Amino acid sequence: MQAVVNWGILGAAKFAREHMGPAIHAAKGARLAALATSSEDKASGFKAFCPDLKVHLSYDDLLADPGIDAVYIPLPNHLHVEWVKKAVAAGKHVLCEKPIAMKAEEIDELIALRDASGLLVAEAYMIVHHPQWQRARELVQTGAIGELMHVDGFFTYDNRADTANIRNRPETGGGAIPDIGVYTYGSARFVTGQEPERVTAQITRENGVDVVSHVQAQFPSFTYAATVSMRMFPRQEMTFHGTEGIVRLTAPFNANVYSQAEIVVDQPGMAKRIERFPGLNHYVLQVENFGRSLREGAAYPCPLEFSRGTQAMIDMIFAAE
Ligand SMILES: NC(=O)C1=CN([C@@H]2O[C@H](COP(=O)(O)OP(=O)(O)OC[C@H]3O[C@@H](n4cnc5c(N)ncnc54)[C@H](OP(=O)(O)O)[C@@H]3O)[C@@H](O)[C@H]2O)C=CC1
Ligand SMILES: O=C1CO[C@H](CO)[C@@H](O)[C@@H]1O
Repeated sequence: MQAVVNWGILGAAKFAREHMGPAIHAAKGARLAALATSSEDKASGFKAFCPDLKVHLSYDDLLADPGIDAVYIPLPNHLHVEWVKKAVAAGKHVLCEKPIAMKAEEIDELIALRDASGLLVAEAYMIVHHPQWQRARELVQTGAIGELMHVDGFFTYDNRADTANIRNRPETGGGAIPDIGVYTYGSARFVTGQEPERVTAQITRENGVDVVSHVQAQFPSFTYAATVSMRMFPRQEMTFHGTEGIVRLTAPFNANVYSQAEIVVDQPGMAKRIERFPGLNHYVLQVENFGRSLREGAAYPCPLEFSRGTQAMIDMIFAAE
C-alpha cells in the first residue's frame, strides 16, 4: 500500500458533504479523490472544499476506478451491506457508516468476505477513535471508580419535522435505535468489554420506525439503562457508576457539535475533576487510523467483530419488544 490512501465516496450524503468528506480531505495520509452521485449538481458542495474531485455518475463506475484504494459508504442504512459487498468484490477497502448492517448475521457474512479478501472492511463508528472514550475505558477498567455497578445512557434529538429524512422511513433502515442507539449500546460494550445477557425494551413507534425507547439490560457484572429518541430536545450523556465514584461523559457522541468533549470524574471526599479534550475531530482520527492500519498493519480500533456485538444487542432489543 502506497503512503497515501485514495478515497472514493459512494453517494452525496449530507453528512459526507458536511463532515466526513472534509475529514478525509484533511486527514494525514489520505486523499479525497472521487465521489459517485446520482446527480452532478450534488457534487458542488464537495467541490467547494475539494476542487479536484473526480465525479462518477454511478456507484459501479467509482468501484471500477483503478485510482481508488478505499471507499467510504454513507448511503441509507438499508443499502450498507449490499454496497460493502460490491466494494469488496471490486477489491476496495471499505469504511461504511453505522449501522453497517440491520442484523448481526449480515455482519458474519461481511467478516467472512473481509477474511477471504484480505481487505480492511470496517464500520465508521467514530466515537471509539476519540481519546475521551479510550480514557473512559482506562478509568473504568483500572478501578478508578471501584467496582462498576451500573451504566446509563441518554441520547436524544428531534427530527420530527423532517418527514423525508432516511431516519424517519422504515424502507431506508430508519429508526432511532439503528441511528443513535448504536452509540449508547456500543460505548458501554467498548468501555467494559462485556456483552448483555438479557434485555427488556419499551419502544414507541411512528410510521413504522422507533422514535422513543427505554432499554434495560443485565450485563455479567453491572446493570444498564438507556433512553434513545429522535423526538426529544437534544441531550446526550453516558455515566458509569462504580462503588467508589462516577465517570460521566457530557458530550459522548457528537463531541464539538453538541458541546466540547469532557469527562467528569466524581469521587467521594475529592473535588470533582474535569478532563477536557480540546480541538479533536474524531472523524479525522477515524480516517487516519484506517490509513495507519492499511500502511502499518496496525489493528483497526473498531473491527467488524465489535460492530457485530452492538448489532446483536440491537437484535435482542427488537426481539424483546
Ligand atoms: N457517524 C456520524 O456521525 C453520522 C453518520 N451518519 C450516517 O451516514 C449515512 C447517511 O446519512 P445522511 O447524510 O443523513 O444521508 P442523506 O439522506 O443526506 O444522503 C444519503 C445519500 O444516499 C444516496 N442514496 C442512494 N439511494 C438512496 C435512497 N433510496 N434514499 C435516499 N438516499 C439514497 C443519495 O446520494 P446520491 O443521490 O448522491 O447518490 C443520498 O444523498 C447514514 O447511514 C447515517 O447513519 C449520518 C450522520 C452522522
Ligand atoms: O450518527 C449520527 C450522529 O448523531 C446524529 C444525531 O445527533 C445522528 O442522526 C447521526 O446519524
